[in-house]
Amino acid sequence: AVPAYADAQSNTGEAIIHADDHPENWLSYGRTYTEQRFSPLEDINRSNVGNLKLAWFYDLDTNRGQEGTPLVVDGVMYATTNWSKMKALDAATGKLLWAYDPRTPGNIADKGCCDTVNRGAAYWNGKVYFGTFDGRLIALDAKTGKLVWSVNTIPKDASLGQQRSYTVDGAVRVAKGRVLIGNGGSEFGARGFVTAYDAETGKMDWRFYTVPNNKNQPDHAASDSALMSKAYKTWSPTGAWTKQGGGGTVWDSIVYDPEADLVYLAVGNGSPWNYKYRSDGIGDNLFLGSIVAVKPETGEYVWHFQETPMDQWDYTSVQQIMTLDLPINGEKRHVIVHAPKNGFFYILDAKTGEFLSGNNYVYQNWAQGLDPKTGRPIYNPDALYTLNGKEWYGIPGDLGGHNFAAMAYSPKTGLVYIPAQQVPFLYKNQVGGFKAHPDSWNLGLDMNKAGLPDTPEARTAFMKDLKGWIVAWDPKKQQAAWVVDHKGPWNGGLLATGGDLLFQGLANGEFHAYDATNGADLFHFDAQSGIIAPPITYKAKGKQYVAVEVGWGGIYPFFLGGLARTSGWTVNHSRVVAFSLDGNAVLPPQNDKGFLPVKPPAQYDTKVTDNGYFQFQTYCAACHGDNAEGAGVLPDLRWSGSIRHQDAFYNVVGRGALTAYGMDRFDTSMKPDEIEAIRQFIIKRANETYQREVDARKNDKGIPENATLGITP
Ligand SMILES: O=C(O)c1cc(C(=O)O)c2c(n1)C(=O)C(=O)c1cc(C(=O)O)[nH]c1-2
Ligand SMILES: [Ca+2]
Repeated sequence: AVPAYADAQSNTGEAIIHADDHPENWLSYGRTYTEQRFSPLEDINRSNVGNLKLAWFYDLDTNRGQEGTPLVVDGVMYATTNWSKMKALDAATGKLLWAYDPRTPGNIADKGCCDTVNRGAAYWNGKVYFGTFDGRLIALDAKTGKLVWSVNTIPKDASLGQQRSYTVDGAVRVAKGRVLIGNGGSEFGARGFVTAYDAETGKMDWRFYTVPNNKNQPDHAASDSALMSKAYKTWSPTGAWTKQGGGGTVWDSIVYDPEADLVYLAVGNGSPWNYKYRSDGIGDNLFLGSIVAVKPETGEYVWHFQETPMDQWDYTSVQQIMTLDLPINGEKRHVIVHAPKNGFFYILDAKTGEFLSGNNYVYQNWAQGLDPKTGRPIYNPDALYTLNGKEWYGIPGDLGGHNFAAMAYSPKTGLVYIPAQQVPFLYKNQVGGFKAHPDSWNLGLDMNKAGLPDTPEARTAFMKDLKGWIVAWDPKKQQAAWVVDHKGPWNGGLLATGGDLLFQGLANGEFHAYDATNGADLFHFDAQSGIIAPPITYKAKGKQYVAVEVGWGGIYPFFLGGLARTSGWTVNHSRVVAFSLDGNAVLPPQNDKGFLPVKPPAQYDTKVTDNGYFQFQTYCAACHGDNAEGAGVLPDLRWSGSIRHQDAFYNVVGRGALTAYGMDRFDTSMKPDEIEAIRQFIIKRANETYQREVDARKNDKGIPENATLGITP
């Protein structure tokens, strides 16, 4: 019999392949299967973009990070938001058509590293598909929003009791009638895998694990033979990976390439990060930090290319996989271009994975370069901190030279536009060997060192190293053509258009249009809240719109806390905004000043504050900010009423009074006196920083507009 998807492929699949025949739609995550994020629409162009106006806005009901790429199909926008919610909007007016809330439980927030974000949906044959933070894959009827099917994508045996943690926030993709979905969790303990489900029925089709089975046994999965014949021997048989899972989560990019007829899996970092503890300092640890190509129908392995062997820096290769046709040595080649966290720009042959060339697209200090034949990094020995036992101030750090924010390519300029950044990280081995904590990050690193001391010297030095910019990269020359500097890191993804424009939202809440040929700034709009999502463009009722999700969040403000204010202060007000040339909508004024400093209790117990700091950095900092300074998304605990009473604090942190809002309970991982030590530490930090936070607000706006908080002028 003809499988159901054969027909569907001739509808949606062909439509995605021939997206330029109907440029009014934005049918899949990267618009086309090439993930170039280039739209041929040109009604909005360099000559008129200065007149761009807000056409409509739609307020979201989740004030956390928004990372979604909305889809647009025949005048309907499908936007996924934080907490894995789906909104179907009239793309011309922003009017809500239907909404779907999968009711992701609040206590799951701390099972993932980086905010309860969602990067987007897939569309196929009248249905929309998206993943939920608690691991479900959901199919809805695109017209009505009614549930068609839902499956749990995390099998019980994957989590080994409490040892491992899985969450889903990446955009799902569809190819040849199969929905492809990965997951995250390598900061905790996870063994990465990708699963394909039948788009019509939700029946599981194939699964590919990205790192070996800890006993080198078959998983009865598509990955069995590649893992047993190629990957297992690149791991020590006794490292901590055998319990923690090894990592390799595919949490962002999964791309179908119709030209090569392959699916590329973009594989993440090691779990735990510490290579010495993870794999006894032995082997390359395949397929960590790799692109793996598999067959769409079966998941069968075809080729792999490893960008970061022996990963110990959280150098995921999950970043966006883009395919291009490039002339190389006078010959047209179908290639993958890739700018992973490790700071190098790779060009690979898409059909074979052959390394063609590579060069660093940001400053980096961990490698002397790439071997020109094999593409293997030539390590700086100092960077191998797990082997040499020394501290390592790594650039890029764990957030990478480029993270999830999408890049774009314009076939008109021949440039790849990368939202680049510099966020260093101090790597240091966990003292006394690997010790896993339940309900927390398990990196094998010294969490006391993962943060910054609150001294003007340390903050000033670190602040100088925080950078964010667009690099317009010429892939033919493997070098930068030009750059646009921003105030700091963690800006939104990019969109390139036929109007020779480049659109990007910034961490400081500004939405910009640049000239795609030279980076000249042609338009900006104050969206009032940090933007980290990538824009899209489409036509509705014959008119071109540019739209983007607004909402500050993700791991940078969560973990960096106070220092994430480098780009300026914004209060999270999450929305979808859409622009057109004749728009006349106006945002209401932003009156919210965020969490205001409240004079803290004067007394605290200095005997326990050191332990409080350690517990805070281990369990709390990843969401509430390094050294207990918030960055405007989640409550700034220094000013929280609950720190005033031991019981009130224990009710929240120990007993879970706020689980519905995303604050898990920690009485299974910490003892009451450890939780009390955290409270004492937060009171200490509130006292240390109260006056400078008050002083920083002594301005017209009453917001901490001075990004130099706590640093020497
Ligand atoms: O190793 C993983 O499993 C994993 C998962 C995720 C995620 O699911 O969002 C991120 C990361 N790692 C990561 O390293 C990272 O920098 C990151 C940033 C973000 C974000 O959305 O802000 N997620 C993730
Ligand atoms: Ca990671």
